[in-house]
Amino acid sequence: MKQERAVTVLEVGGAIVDRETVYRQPVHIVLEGPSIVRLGEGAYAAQPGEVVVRRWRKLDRIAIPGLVNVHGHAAMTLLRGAGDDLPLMVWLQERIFPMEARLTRECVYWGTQLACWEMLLSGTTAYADMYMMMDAAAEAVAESGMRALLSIGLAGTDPAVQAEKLRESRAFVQAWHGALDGRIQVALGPHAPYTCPEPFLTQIADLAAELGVGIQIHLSETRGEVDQFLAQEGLTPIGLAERAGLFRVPTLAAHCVHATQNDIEILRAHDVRVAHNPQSNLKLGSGIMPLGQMLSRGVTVGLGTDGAASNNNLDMFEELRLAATLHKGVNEDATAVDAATAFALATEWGARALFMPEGFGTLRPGAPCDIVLLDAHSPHFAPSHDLLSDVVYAAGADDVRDVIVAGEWVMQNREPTALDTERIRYEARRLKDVLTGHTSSSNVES
Ligand SMILES: N[C@@H](CCSC[C@H]1O[C@@H](n2cnc3c(=O)[nH]cnc32)[C@H](O)[C@@H]1O)C(=O)O
Ligand SMILES: [Zn+2]
Repeated sequence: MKQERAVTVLEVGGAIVDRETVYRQPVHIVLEGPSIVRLGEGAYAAQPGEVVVRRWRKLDRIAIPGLVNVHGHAAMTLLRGAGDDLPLMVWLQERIFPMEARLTRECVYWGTQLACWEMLLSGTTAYADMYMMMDAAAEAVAESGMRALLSIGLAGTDPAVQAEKLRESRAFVQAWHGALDGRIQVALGPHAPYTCPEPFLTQIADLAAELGVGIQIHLSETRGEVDQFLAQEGLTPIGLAERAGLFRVPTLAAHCVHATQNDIEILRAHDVRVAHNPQSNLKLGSGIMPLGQMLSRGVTVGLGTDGAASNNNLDMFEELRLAATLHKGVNEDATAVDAATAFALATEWGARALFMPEGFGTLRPGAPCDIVLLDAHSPHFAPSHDLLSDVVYAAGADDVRDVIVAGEWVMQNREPTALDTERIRYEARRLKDVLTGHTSSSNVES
């Protein structure tokens, strides 16, 4: 007897498959296990050998691929608003690091769950995270149902500290890399060249090569950082990372705001992926990354929010729209970063930046079933001349209704299915006192 294949059918009122393929009329998406096997116009018609075991009829929804946030520090949600209106180095050294010194495992767990809740509400299905006590972060994201690329942030000048961090990173890779059917990936996370001396960077690259994992790092975020390395080493931070051998392994470099022409060539030659974080770069006064030059030279770029303490939210719709408009303004060119490019940055190219296989970040056959459903009855889609334009230039997180990851509903009607949101809110308020070092009897919150 011929083997029958159990499939799930999702019918929606419209869909954006990728930056080139858009349906403004009802489509059916056929899922088998965690993946999309087929997508087509109109209602589903039975195929030989297929047995429909579940049918989700959602004609009041528009399907888009889940958004991919390629750079951040999830648990920094607990530090949101704790140090605004300061440049990067003052912000980090005088405000953030002292509070992070009081961080506990509990802070990372609940801060990460808070981040997951916020990211689901704004249609994100996968994100990158570099932080501390990452086993707690991994447990938190595992429960949420989302995908993540996780790294222990590595910094330090003392060789004993460095050795301990490498040992921890090795154990973290062994425990979590590829866990939960690949939902959790691990990379090594040297924080930046200004916190990791060059020999440490080389050791990190050696370990990543040995373990077969990638690297994420902050590079050339501010002009001051670049000037410091040029003065001390005669090289830019990107040039130094290359000399340290970092780019022998797949690398995701955050910011690259002050990348030179030669730096862009280095990034391209080693297929270094770049995380563009326009809102964080604006808020910290770091500058504006040369996105047009990166893309025209063929560098893979994705979009990120960075941590909630320098953004101050994790809304990828804001980042998407900012990427689409900012570069038009600074270049006085309305054709810069068109809607399709911005959409790819937030989806397909972001997935590539996170080292995911081809097809991730789209709704094409073979892609994982990571789908965000938007409210088709939102004013942003009435009328609709161009659905891709509506999503990039008009829609927002408020239009997000449901989120599916690997074929599982992780948010339904704006309620995460696996997160206890009331508890998250309670713990976040409680843990603020741990981080600030105060006990706040007078802190009235409701
Ligand atoms: N500081 C840690 C390791 C780094 S975890 C990642 C770090 O990146 C910090 N961070 C957040 N946003 C940025 C940014 O925009 N640039 C540089 N560092 C950042 C964040 O506060 C956190 O300390 C240690 O002592 O081992
Ligand atoms: Zn960062």
